Amino acid sequence: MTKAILVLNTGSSSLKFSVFEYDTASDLHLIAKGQVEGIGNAPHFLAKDHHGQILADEYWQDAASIDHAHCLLAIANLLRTKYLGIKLLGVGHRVVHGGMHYSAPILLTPGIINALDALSPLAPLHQPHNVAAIRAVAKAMPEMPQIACFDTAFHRSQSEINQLFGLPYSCFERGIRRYGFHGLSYEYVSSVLQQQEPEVAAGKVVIAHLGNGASMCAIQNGQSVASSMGFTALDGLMMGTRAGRLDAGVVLYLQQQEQLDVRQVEELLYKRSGLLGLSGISSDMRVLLASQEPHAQLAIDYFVHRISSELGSLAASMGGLDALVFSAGIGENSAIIRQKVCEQAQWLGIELDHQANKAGEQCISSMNSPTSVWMIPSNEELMIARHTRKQLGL
Ligand SMILES: Nc1ncnc2c1ncn2[C@@H]1O[C@H](COP(=O)(O)OP(=O)(O)O)[C@@H](O)[C@H]1O
Ligand SMILES: CC(=O)OP(=O)(O)O
Ligand SMILES: [Mg+2]
Repeated sequence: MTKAILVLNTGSSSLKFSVFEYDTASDLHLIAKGQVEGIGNAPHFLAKDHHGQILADEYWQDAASIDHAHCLLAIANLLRTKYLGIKLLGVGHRVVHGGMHYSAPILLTPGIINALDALSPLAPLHQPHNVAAIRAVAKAMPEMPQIACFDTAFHRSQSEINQLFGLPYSCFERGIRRYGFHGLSYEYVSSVLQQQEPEVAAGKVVIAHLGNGASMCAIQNGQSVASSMGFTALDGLMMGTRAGRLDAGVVLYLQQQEQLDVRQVEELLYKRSGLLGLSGISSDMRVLLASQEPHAQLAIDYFVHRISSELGSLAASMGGLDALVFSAGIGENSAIIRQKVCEQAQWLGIELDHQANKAGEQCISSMNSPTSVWMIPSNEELMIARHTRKQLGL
């Protein structure tokens, strides 16, 4: 009987899953993966096996009645019917916020699940869905071990200086500090670099995780030094619908002068800003790149501008830069965004190999570039599966 680990990565509007075969002799093998995208809007369930063969491809009507629990059920049914001979050993979850107390993958108990739920205000787009998926699995399979893997954990190596805000120190003690996110992605990309380019991995590296959520991380010797994201996943780069770095005075002004209530401000900052808010067109970088509208161009230019300034800041946090790595949806797929970022980073010793960049090769800097540039696809799910296997003692 095939033994497997199920990985769930629950986002605000998507639920991604992967099934990895476990066998004692080797690394984990992906046997199926898929996702429901557009939850709450236009849900689309797509799943494939490891040969790329389609297992499910359905557009669901009645979007309003389709929540994350419904999607989990559909995934469970698919696995039950297509993979009769599978024995699940455990379920690994991406949990976006671990707060002050959870800085490593952990076997979930009802008490820990409640503690993670209490962190929901710190990641309102993600944490409630992460916890809902954990509870749904616990209800359906009460005996199944579940492991939480945190986006914040990788950054706990940062110095106190890099986790501070200039607020009264008692705020820091209460947990109001910079946590950083996308840690599972950074950990995975670092592991690839370590394996394939150990000399680069030993240096001063910035990884740019440019997806719908986007952040950057300074990594030295494989350890997180500083991150563009802070207390919540709102800080740093501008994102699909999130504002990124913002003068806190703007929030006060919106509340005091424009009479927005807290919910309206939250909605504005998380869901109506970013590429979507600035362009007035879309949160999807592909749509903006294809558009002739001046505000689409403005949104792209500001996106690139924010990456450039965070790059300078992160390089400063390490006292230099040896390598820049692009990853996630935009970083992996958009040669033009990589090019624009590299053009603005010439002062950091970056010289792009345009041919290699267009071809999407792994090394995309020229032979003579003092600072090397890379494109490394992320794989948060594999990282979660590896942690889960370890936590299960396998
Ligand atoms: N070929 C492409 N060119 C530009 N952007 C792309 C391309 N393919 C995907 N993207 C962008 O990647 C983003 C989604 O990235 P992804 O890492 O999948 O996000 P998340 O996991 O946070 O939902 C979207 O903004 C999408 O437009
Ligand atoms: C933390 C975060 O922003 O995650 P995502 O990119 O999945 O939205
Ligand atoms: Mg993501």
